[in-house]
Parts: sequence; structure tokens; C-alpha cells
Amino acid sequence: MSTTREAVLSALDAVPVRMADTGGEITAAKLVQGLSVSQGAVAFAIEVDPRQAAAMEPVRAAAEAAVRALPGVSRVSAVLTAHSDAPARRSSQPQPSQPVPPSLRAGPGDKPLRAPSPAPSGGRIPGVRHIVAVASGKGGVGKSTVAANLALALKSQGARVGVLDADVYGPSQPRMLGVTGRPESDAEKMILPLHGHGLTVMSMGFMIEEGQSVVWRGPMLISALTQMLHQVRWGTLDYLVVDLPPGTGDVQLTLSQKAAVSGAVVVSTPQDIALLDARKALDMFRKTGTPVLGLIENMSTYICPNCAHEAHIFGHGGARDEAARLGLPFLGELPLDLDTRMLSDSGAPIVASRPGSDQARRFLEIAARLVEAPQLAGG
Ligand SMILES: Nc1ncnc2c1ncn2[C@@H]1O[C@H](COP(=O)(O)OP(=O)(O)OP(=O)(O)O)[C@@H](O)[C@H]1O
Repeated sequence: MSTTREAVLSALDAVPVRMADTGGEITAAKLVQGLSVSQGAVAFAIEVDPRQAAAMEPVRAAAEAAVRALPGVSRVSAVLTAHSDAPARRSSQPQPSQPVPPSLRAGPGDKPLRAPSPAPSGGRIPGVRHIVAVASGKGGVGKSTVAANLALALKSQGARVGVLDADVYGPSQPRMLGVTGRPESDAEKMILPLHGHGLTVMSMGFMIEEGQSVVWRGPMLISALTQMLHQVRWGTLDYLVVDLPPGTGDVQLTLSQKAAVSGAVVVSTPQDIALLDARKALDMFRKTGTPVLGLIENMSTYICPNCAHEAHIFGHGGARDEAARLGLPFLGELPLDLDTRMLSDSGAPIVASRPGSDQARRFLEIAARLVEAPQLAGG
């Protein structure tokens, strides 16, 4: 028999939350948002003041454990969330009764942390040899497409590869890799990732309902990303490819703080404006001490499928020139290609579904150049 909403709320009513300002106590049930109970699978968010998010992690864990202990519960997903700035305005702020690890504390006044701090256990994920971040200065340049196909190209070289979709604002790897479902957790409360096309996959998209919008603030992002890095059974992997959100924000910074990243690949289209943004991404990696393994130019040219004429719609060669200017490796260029778009958007990326195509060959060449990076040679 599966559990009911009432049973879940009553379990959460037994989880105490101490208020920071009054010293009084409420229960986790009072902070629960978006409770969904379906055939033994329970999901909910705990709404918190963004400034208290990291400190509320023990409350989240206790709430999750209380619900998991109910008869008829097969899966539990509990996340911390903040909706707009409402909780920040509340006079009574919740406070956990357990100490918070300094590495998870938010900066004063909800300001994002600015300087990298040491990651737990040196940021290494047991069993994972290399973490490779795929980044872009702006959205829509094909970063997720490149991340998925690059992961598949590395796998086709015989490597064991995982994909962590850290694009919290628009997780697209579930759709691109055709992987759906909710991850379960094991007896040690480690999250069990899902699998698709031979890749081990974890995405924020698995934790939220499709079409649901989640308002994330800095400390929540830190908590969610840290969990996805260090509380997932990644197993033995040669490469964990991390699909970052576009731009230069808290997720990028957190990854460099919480994980031993071997290096980053920056994807850009050739337009000046995209390159301008790519420069900002490169500058961020320089400041966080993350090696840049190379640049990729996507949507580089358009090759007419009928007459093979090559048109330079967005200009051409800008990323190659930029790489040369900065003394960084240029990993390759990928033309605009209808199959690439259709196959990625339908859950069967071109490297997996058309391995003999010209575009798949380009991804394989890019992967071959990437693994030559000195940062990926050892470990
Ligand atoms: N080389 C390409 N040829 C044709 N379509 C492409 C190519 N690369 C990406 N696309 C398409 O462009 C769209 C945007 O790609 P994608 O989602 O990978 O971009 P992104 O940079 O990750 O975007 P965001 O981070 O803003 O979500 C998708 O529909 C994708 O299929």
C-alpha cells in the first residue's frame, strides 16, 4: 500500500526547525511546498530564506529521512528552494540545530562567494578520473549539444563517461540523451544516477517536474550542485562531463570550489557578440584557476545539403582566431546541421545515432584532440 499526503505531512510535522531570531520552534511541515505523492514516490521542496539555505541542509536531510521511513514510500526527493524574495522578508528565520560545514556557508547577505575555497576531499569524486566542464559565455550556442555528443565521442574511444547536467535554469540533457525518470537512492542515501546511450547521467531535470519553474538562489545552487557532485554513485568513470549553465555565475564558481575540475571546454558561435561573452567565460576560468582545455566553434558554417555550398552565416573562424590570440588549443568547428538539431532534440544525439556522418566524425576528432590535453593525460 502506498503512502498518503496526510501521512507525509504528519511525518514532516515531527521534524523540528528552530527559528533563528525568536528561538522558537516550528516543524518542517510548515515550510513544505509543492508536495507530490504518487505511487510511493514523494517529492517536495522546503522553502527557506536564501541566506539560511546551506544551514538548512540538515533539516532537508532529516525531512527526507522521516518520509523515507514511512511504510509504502519507495522514493523521496527533497530539495531546498526559495520563491522570489518572500522568505527573506520573514521576521522569523529557521535555523538548524546542527553545525554547518564552513564550505557550505553562504556569504553575508546572500552575496555569492567570490574567492574559491578548498573543496571537501580536494574535490575529488571517488572513482572519477577527470571532471571536464563544458561552458559558454551566452545561451543557445549549442553547449548542451556539444556536451552530450562530446561525452558520446569519448565513450566511443572506449572511455567510461558520465554526464552531469548542471544547467539548473534549463536542464536539457534528459531530453537530449532520452533519459527520463526519478533517481532512487540506496541504503547509504547516495543517489543512483540514470543511464542512457551507455552514459551515466544525473540532471537537475530529474528532480523537478517537466515544465515546473524553480527559483534558485546562490546558496540553493551551491547545495544542489554539491549534492549532485558528491552524493551520487557515479561509479568508475574516466570522464565526468559537466554541462554548465551559460554565463559566469554561482554554478560555475561552485564547481571550481567543490570539485577537482581537470579543465573546461568553452563553446562559442563565431559572431563577435558570442565571442565577447566567451571571453568573459575564459576570464572567469582564469580567475578560478580552472585550466581551459580548448575552444570549440559551433554553428560555424552552413553546408547546403543539396549543393554542398558552404555559407558563413554567422561569420567564421572567430573562435579559432580567439584561441590563437590567447594561446589556447582550438579543438574544432561544427557546422550548422539539421540532423544534429533534430537528433539531439529527440534524444538520440548524432554521435550515437549516425556515427558515420560528417558531423559525428567532427565530434570524434574534437574528443581525440581534447584527450591530448596534458591535464587529461594523467590521473
Ligand atoms: N551544430 C548545430 N547545428 C544545428 N543545430 C544545433 C547545433 N548545435 C546546437 N543546435 C541546436 O541549437 C539549439 C540550442 O542548442 P543547446 O541547447 O545545445 O544550446 P545551449 O548553449 O546549451 O543553450 P542553453 O544553455 O541556453 O540551454 C538546440 O535546438 C540544438 O539542437
